[in-house]
Formats: sequence, structure tokens, C-alpha cells
Amino acid sequence: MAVAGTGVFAEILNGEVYRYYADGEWRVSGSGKSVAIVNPTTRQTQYRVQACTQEEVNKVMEVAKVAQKAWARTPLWKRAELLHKAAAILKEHKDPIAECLVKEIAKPAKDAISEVVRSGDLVSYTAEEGVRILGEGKLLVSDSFPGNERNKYCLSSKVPLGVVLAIPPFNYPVNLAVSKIGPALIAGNALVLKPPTQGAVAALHMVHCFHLAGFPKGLISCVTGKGSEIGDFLTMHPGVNCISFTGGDTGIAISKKAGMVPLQMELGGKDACIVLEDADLDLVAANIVKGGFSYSGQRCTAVKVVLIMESIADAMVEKVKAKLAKLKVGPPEDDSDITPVVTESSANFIEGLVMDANEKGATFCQEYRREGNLIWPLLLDHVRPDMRIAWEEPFGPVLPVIRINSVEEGIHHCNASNFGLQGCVFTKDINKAIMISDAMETGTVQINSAPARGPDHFPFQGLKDSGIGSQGITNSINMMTKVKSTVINLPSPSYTMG
Ligand SMILES: NC(=O)C1=CN([C@@H]2O[C@H](COP(=O)(O)OP(=O)(O)OC[C@H]3O[C@@H](n4cnc5c(N)ncnc54)[C@H](OP(=O)(O)O)[C@@H]3O)[C@@H](O)[C@H]2O)C=CC1
Ligand SMILES: O=C(O)[C@H](O)COP(=O)(O)O
Repeated sequence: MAVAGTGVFAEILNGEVYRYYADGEWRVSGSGKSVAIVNPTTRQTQYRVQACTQEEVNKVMEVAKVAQKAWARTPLWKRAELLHKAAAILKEHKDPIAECLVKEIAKPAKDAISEVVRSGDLVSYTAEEGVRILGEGKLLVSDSFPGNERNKYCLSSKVPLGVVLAIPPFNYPVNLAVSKIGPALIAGNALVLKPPTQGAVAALHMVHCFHLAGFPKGLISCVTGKGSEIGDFLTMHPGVNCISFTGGDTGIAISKKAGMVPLQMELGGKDACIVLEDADLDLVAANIVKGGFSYSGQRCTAVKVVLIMESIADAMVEKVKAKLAKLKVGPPEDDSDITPVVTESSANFIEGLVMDANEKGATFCQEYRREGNLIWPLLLDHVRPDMRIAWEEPFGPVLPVIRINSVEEGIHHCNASNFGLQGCVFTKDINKAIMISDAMETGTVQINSAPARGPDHFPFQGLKDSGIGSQGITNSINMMTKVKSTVINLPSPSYTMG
């Protein structure tokens, strides 16, 4: 397994501390401080990154603004060419980047590799999509509006915003970074990345792939440091023209602090899985286990509450229990299905929800078991709305089952949530499925499959507290542009072929 910080990546490491990236160079912060990244499995410090200063952020923003002007004059095909290069380098070096994901966020080795490959594919698709949708504009003629002659032509096109600030979360520090970086760059913007602390080194390796591809100096920067320390300075910086954020309710706070800039927010979720009496229970069980427990439930699109008709609940619970018993629990290096959650505080939060459910009488389908940050998969049955886990997002391998006696009850619970990211419904009746999908107040509804963001060109959006705007490659590109109109005024009306 290629080692992080070696080979082509050697220059990003300065002794024990990874450098930050600014003005086309790998640098050591003047703060003289660094941030520890604790391996969730060993609970020992694995890596360290720079704690960048506000002065360094100011410099990065200044340089980004200048670089962006030159970049906006770079032909679309050249922008796309560089993105394809970066994608290829990313995939070529998937092993050391995947190793960082294993060590920083305890992502199972196989999932870590697929995150990097998926990211390369996302960057390439973005390059192609950007050339298509940014290569065309709109022509409007004045006489389509009542009272006008055809003496005005309006040419409108999509132009860059300026400097995009990208802030991805720990659970996809590469994929949810490039899902912002690619669209920003193809649209002609500069990009400042603030990676999550847990996942920062994987992100720095990813940034180096863009550096190796030959992007202009200063166009891409990556500043590291705790979000709680440097985050507000970044999101309220006057040099920022757009913020693309993925994470928890931090995003809600950011949306209240940010200036007059476009916001793309992908936040938490409480994705409901509604199961009707005619559902294929083997399909349901497989999707509940995959959807609820992949990456130990640390996915915003994870199944977070099962709303199942009472008459089939016992049978479904038995099937899920049998599958959960077969999951491998252990370190990410061994490709375990269930690995330690990302931090001790996360594990403590999950435990709090479990204890609350226990005090209020939920049925434990397995013994609750935790060793350090490792929590064994747990299905809680007969969960009631007075239990915190009915509403809160554990972001861990714990799944509540609420038994319902009507579809309306299921839809009501789904819509009573403050979240509105995704949901899913299992039934053989497609008419019912469509009606339920229409009734669920979520950005996406999956019919007969667990929620998922991928494939990455699908629109992906959260309603209510789950987000602002829409991701997915095309929507992200469009969101990172604004419209410019140029109106040609003719001396007199002119009608072609007239
Ligand atoms: N909708 C979606 O697609 C996703 C949603 N999520 C949600 O995020 C949560 C877990 O992810 P997690 O990474 O812990 O989320 P957080 O909101 O804690 O962090 C997300 C990012 O924001 C940064 N950050 C923290 N504080 C600030 C601040 N004041 N200003 C600017 N940036 C800041 C973090 O940096 P640092 O790490 O240094 O604190 C990190 O890079 C869950 O609620 C989950 O549902 C997660 C992934 C995807
Ligand atoms: O942030 C997340 O958790 C991701 O958006 C989920 O992506 P996935 O559904 O493709 O795992």
C-alpha cells in the first residue's frame, strides 16, 4: 500500500506536519501551531496539519482574486483539459489517498478506494458537462413581449462568481470536496478549500493532484485549521463570492453569518424508510442494512428511521437482525463493515441517544456494545416519538424502527422532521409509490431502494434544515455562475426573412 506523504506527495509533508497550499506552493504556517488528527481506530494522533492564520487567509483570498481574473480568460476546453488531467492523477494515486481516509476517518479500505475513483470520475464528468452547458447561452428578441418590436437582441450567458469557498465534511473529504472544486473551476472561478480536520490529509493529497495537473498558481488554495477557530473568518471574508458547504447544523449558523453571496448548503438528514405491506421484505432488509449501516451510518443519506406497517414489522425485524449479525465489526484496514465512528465525541453522542431510548423503553434487538469509538450495529424496535432517536441524527450504526398502522402515519412522521434530505418507500404498487413520494417533503425519494447521493450527476438537494440549493454536477456548475445580459439595440426593427 503506497504510503501517505511519500513519493510525489513528499513535498506536502514538512517533518511531522502537512503543509497548507497557497499561491501554487506548499507552505508552513507562520502560526507555528498545528492541529492533530486522531485516528478513530487507535485514538492516537495519526497526522498533523497547519493551523493557518487569518493573515494567511487574507493572502490566499487576495491571490485567488487575481488568479481568477486570468482563469476567466482561459478557454473552456483548456479548463476542461486540466480537470481531466487532475482526475487521471487522482485515480493514479488512489492508494495513498485511500490510506489517509482509512487512518483519518476509519473508512473501510474498499470504500476508501471507491471514494477516490468516484471523485476522479466526478471531476471528468464535470469537465465534459461544463464545456457543454457553459458553451451555450441564450438569445432573446424583444418582440416576444407585448408592445415591443424586434429592435432589441438580448444575449445572456453564465459567467463566474469570483472566489468560491468550499467546505466539505469528514465523511467524504475527497468526494464532497471535488463535488465543489470541479464545478467551481470549470465555471471560471477560483477556489479556496477548507477541508474537515478529520480528512484534511486526504484532502491535501487530493489538492496536490490538482497541483500536479498544472493549474495556475493561486487559483486553488487549501487552508487547514479547526473550523471552530478559522471557519468564521473564512465564511465572513469579504473576498468570498460563494460558499459551498456540506456538514451539519454548522451550515445553518454559516447561512446566518454569510454576506450577500450565493450559498450551497448540504446539511444533515433523517432519511425515512417507509415500508408498505406489499413490500419485498428481502429487498427491504438488504436496503435497510446497506442504507442504514454502510460506513457505520455516517452518511447524510443513511436510512435514519424505519416506518413500517405493523403487520409485517416482526418479519422484517427478524430479517434485518439476521443480516446485522453477519456484519464484520472491526478496523477499517480489514475492510470491516462496521468501523469506529469518527471521534469520541461522536460516539458519546450516539451513546446518549441509545441510553435515552433505553430509558424510554425501546426494544433492543442486540445488546448495546461499544469499545472506544467502535459501536456494534444496533436495531431499536418499538421506538416511539417521545424518544430522541425518533428525530435526531445519530450519524452512527444505530437505527430506530417505528411501527405504523397507516401510510399517512408514516408520511406524517417523515414530514414532521426538521430535516428533508432524502427518503425511500418500498412497495410493489408504483402508483402508491409516486403518491407517497409526492407527499414526502424531502429533496429526493428513492422508490424500492435506500437513499443515496450517487450517481453524482443526479440532482441532490435538501429541503428545510437539510440544505439550501441543489448539488449534483450540473446544478453545482450552474449555482457557481451568475447570468450576464448584453442587449443590442437596433436603430429600427428588423425581422429575419421579413
Ligand atoms: N448533506 C450532506 O451531504 C452531508 C451532511 N453531513 C452532516 O454533517 C454532520 C457530520 O459531518 P461533520 O463534518 O461533523 O459536520 P460539521 O458541520 O461539524 O463540519 C463540516 C465542515 O465544516 C467545518 N466547520 C466547522 N465549524 C465551522 C465554522 N464555524 N465555519 C466554517 N466551517 C466550519 C468543519 O471543519 P472541522 O472539521 O475543522 O470542524 C468541516 O469541514 C452530520 O450532521 C451530517 O448529517 C455530513 C456529510 C454530508
Ligand atoms: O454526505 C454524505 O453522507 C453523502 O452525501 C452521501 O453520499 P452517498 O449517498 O453517495 O453515500
